[in-house]
Amino acid sequence: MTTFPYACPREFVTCVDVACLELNYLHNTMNFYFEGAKVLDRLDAKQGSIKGVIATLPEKDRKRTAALVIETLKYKSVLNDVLDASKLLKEEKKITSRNLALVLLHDLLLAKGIQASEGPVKQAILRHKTRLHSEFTRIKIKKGVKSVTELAATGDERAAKIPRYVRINTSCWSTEEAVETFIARGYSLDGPFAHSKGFARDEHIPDLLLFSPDIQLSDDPLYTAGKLILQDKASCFPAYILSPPDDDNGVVIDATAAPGNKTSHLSALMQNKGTLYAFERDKRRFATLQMMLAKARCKNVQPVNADFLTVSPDDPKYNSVTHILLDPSCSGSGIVNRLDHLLESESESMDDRETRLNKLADFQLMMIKHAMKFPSVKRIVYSTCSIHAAENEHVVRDALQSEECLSGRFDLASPGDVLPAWKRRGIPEEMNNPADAASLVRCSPGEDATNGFFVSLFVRQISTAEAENKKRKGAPCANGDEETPSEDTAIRRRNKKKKRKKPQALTVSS
Ligand SMILES: C[S@@+](CC[C@H](N)C(=O)[O-])C[C@H]1O[C@@H](n2cnc3c(N)ncnc32)[C@H](O)[C@@H]1O
Repeated sequence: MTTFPYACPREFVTCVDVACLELNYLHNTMNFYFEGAKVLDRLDAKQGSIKGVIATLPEKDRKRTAALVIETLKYKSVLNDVLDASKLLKEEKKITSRNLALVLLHDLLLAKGIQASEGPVKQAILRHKTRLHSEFTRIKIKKGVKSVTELAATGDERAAKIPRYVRINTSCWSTEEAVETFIARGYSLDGPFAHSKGFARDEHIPDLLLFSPDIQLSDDPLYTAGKLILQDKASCFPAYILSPPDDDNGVVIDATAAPGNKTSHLSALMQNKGTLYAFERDKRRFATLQMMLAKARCKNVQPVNADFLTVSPDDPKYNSVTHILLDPSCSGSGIVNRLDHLLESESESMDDRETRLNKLADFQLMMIKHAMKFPSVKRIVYSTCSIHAAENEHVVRDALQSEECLSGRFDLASPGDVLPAWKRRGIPEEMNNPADAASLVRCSPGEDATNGFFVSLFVRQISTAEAENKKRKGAPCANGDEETPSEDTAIRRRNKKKKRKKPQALTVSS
């Protein structure tokens, strides 16, 4: 039997939803190399990120093609040198593109040989086998490298400092049981960086464990059984801060749910009781969500394949919702990427970036304002994995200027209600009222050993009826002033005319 020659990189396993990745080895077929070359062509044409392009591949081939592409990219520089020195592309017309040559060369020189039956393309490469090997050896000697791995592109330094975070799925077992199980396997509570079997409990999130960044859990039976969820620490903040009810009558919405890590976290915090509506508008991602929820044994979740913005807050099904989690699409600029250093940096003009971020911000604000329309909602968490103030502080600032907040119905929660033990807060200069920044949570990639992240919590102050009443009483006087605006509201109204600032390059403050 042919053995599977690649280990699928951990980072890919984490980010594309992985539980559904099943190994399906395409025996002896050149198609595999054509597929790999096609992915490289799309990356060269800047049609998406590595993860994004790979996620579009058919599920059955995805894992293996991902490994081939990533390994080829790691060694692209030296493979290109060998290719140029050997003049292979000039001599062999059957090898129709540079990227096809690169993936084949990768397997010939760095793996277990070309995994395809004899055919014209394979023969075209093998005809030059001796020359290709000697060019490769010559380049290694020239570069003075002792082992092949020294030729690999180096990774994102920040990624190496981030532990492998593992959330214990308390819908299946307790964190105490998980800790005991790992200790019985020879692990010790010495911290994630002490040695390969060191681990620790997280100081902020109760059911989160920290392991060595090198630990491989994607094939672990505990992971495949849904008892462990591989989830970055910062991504555990939203559900924890939302603090959903854990009784039989609780009704909660996760408005933007797929792939579903925060949904399963909410479900676990609700002790699998009450009802959690999980909306996802994208059909393909909805299928992933369903699979993840089944795997995580979430019994209280009702997944809905619909756009949250089309859901009527007055629908009797949803009018008793008290907690809403909003983790909408964002630029993803906070994700510490273990792969994208393999691609040359993308060039986007400042104007294009500003337009893109402003579009996202408009949509994010719309989601918050829609959530605030649900009549019984008391707590709304808005989060992003972006580092840009345009999607974070500015969206919150604009939400505070909306009718829903100006009427006194909603305000930011006080800092003590938003993970008070976490030191890094919002950026005061990006808020109309700088004091509001203390209510916002930020995570800085590299500095906090997490991805870049942002969390805010809006809490209801008064009911819609009370707000209407207040509005009637505080109707504008003839001179246009209002009778009794609260001090806070006055500050916000004074600042209302402030224009949206241009997005900054990197707005993470310490
Ligand atoms: C950042 S991801 C959510 C990640 C998820 N919370 C998790 O932790 O696994 C945003 C998701 O929201 C979905 N989405 C965006 N806008 C939506 C809308 N208006 N209604 C429902 N889903 C939406 C996107 O398709 C995407 O799957």
